Amino acid sequence: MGLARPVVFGNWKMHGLRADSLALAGSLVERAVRPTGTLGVFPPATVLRDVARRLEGSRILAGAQDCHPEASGAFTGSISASMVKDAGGTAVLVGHSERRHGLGEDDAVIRRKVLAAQGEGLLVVLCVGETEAEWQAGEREARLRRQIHEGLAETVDAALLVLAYEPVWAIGTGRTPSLEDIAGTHAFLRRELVGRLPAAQDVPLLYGGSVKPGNAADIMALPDVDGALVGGASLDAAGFWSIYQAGGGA
Ligand SMILES: O=C(CO)COP(=O)(O)O
Repeated sequence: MGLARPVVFGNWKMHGLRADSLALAGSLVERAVRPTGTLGVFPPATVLRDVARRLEGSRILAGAQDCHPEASGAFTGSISASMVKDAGGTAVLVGHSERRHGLGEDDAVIRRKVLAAQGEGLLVVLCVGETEAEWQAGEREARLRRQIHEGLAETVDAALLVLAYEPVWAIGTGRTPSLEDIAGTHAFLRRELVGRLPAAQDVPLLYGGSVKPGNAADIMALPDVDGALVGGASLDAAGFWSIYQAGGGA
């Protein structure tokens, strides 16, 4: 059984002190009385435990924005998958472009992170996406294929996987690919993913990059778009909730 659709996740990035984060989480709990889809938030690690507690009893999941591939050790500033779990997280984002490009993470380390997180039973949201230069050079598919094949070992558990397509140039820019383009890319991603992991037929495919209440319905109505990974617009409970509703969630 896969995750109920729509799957709408909010990546809070480096936003939110404790009070704001708890208020945002509380506001979502009030709205999501019995959600028909799957809702989740990915707060900063410093507030993950508090947010996870605030969400207890609701069906909104809490996850971390990253984890280290090793279980423990001398890795200053990092947190392991078991620490995410210990803090109450049940999911983790892996391979976000702000880590691939901002912090130099490559597909080899991402592959190890995916396995480490699933080894702790965490749901992995693997983020993939091309840069603007790659897109313009016609290299989008080659880039996405590499990210899928190198980022996902053959032993990955499809039941603990979500794939998020986030074109780097669409993140935080207000620009999105055309609807036709998103549909075509998601069909491609589904084929590649199933080619890599035959059990991935039901893995949710999320679109991310400048998803807002105004464009969410059209994007999530596309075939093979099972939900959204939302950045900036997830910091406002009403806006995030309306994105979820636009995807058919109640
Ligand atoms: O990076 C994103 C989610 O992970 C998308 O961010 P924005 O929704 O702010 O463009």
